[in-house]
Amino acid sequence: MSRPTPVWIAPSVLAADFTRLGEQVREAQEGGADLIHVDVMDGRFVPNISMGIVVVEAIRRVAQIPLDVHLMIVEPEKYLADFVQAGATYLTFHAEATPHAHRAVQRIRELGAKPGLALNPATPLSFLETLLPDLDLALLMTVNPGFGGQKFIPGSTQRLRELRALRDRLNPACLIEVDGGITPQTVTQVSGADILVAGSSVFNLHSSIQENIKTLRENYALTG
Ligand SMILES: O=C(CO)[C@@H](O)[C@H](O)COP(=O)(O)O
Repeated sequence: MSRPTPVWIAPSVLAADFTRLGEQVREAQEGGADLIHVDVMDGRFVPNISMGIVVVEAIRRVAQIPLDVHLMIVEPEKYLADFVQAGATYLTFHAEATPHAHRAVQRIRELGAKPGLALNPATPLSFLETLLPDLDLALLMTVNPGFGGQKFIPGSTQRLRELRALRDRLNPACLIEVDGGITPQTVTQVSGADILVAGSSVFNLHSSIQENIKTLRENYALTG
């Protein structure tokens, strides 16, 4: 697998207008999105409840681009088959959410999806080390998970640098995704990420979704 050039943009529908979800997904897709990012929250792993399997299924019906499903739930292993069946292309769970991360990664692959592992801002990168060779995606949280519209944590830039070095050594094909507080301003601080997840800065600004995606891409390109 080759890494995306230019960077992939994954609009997070958590910030979309839910009364027009289908339209907003189509608009993101036509506006240049590469993936649709879907945040699943259970009110236990994170202090918020968002959407689940039926919403992923509904998005799948309108999206022609891959779905990037981010599980922020405890015991993710219980629901892997449901989310793959609902249409997840990339299926990512949190390292902090299960003692059986290796088994869950294997299971996602057996089910025919691409496994991703996410790390909270306080979790050492070494958690990823043993599993990196088996992953398609490593998700570095750049805010504490649970809510859209938070501020980018500045220490994330150094963590990203270290994660890149680890990825280059252990599995150069694994994509690195950054998620949380990614705006036209902070995007300059995540140089080297392969996928940018952005909610508020794609769906909530005054300009169109297409213009917002374009601005993120252009500003990211300035990072070299
Ligand atoms: O996983 C999460 C939050 O837990 C993110 O995907 C947010 O949805 C990103 O939103 P913004 O910070 O871009 O508004």
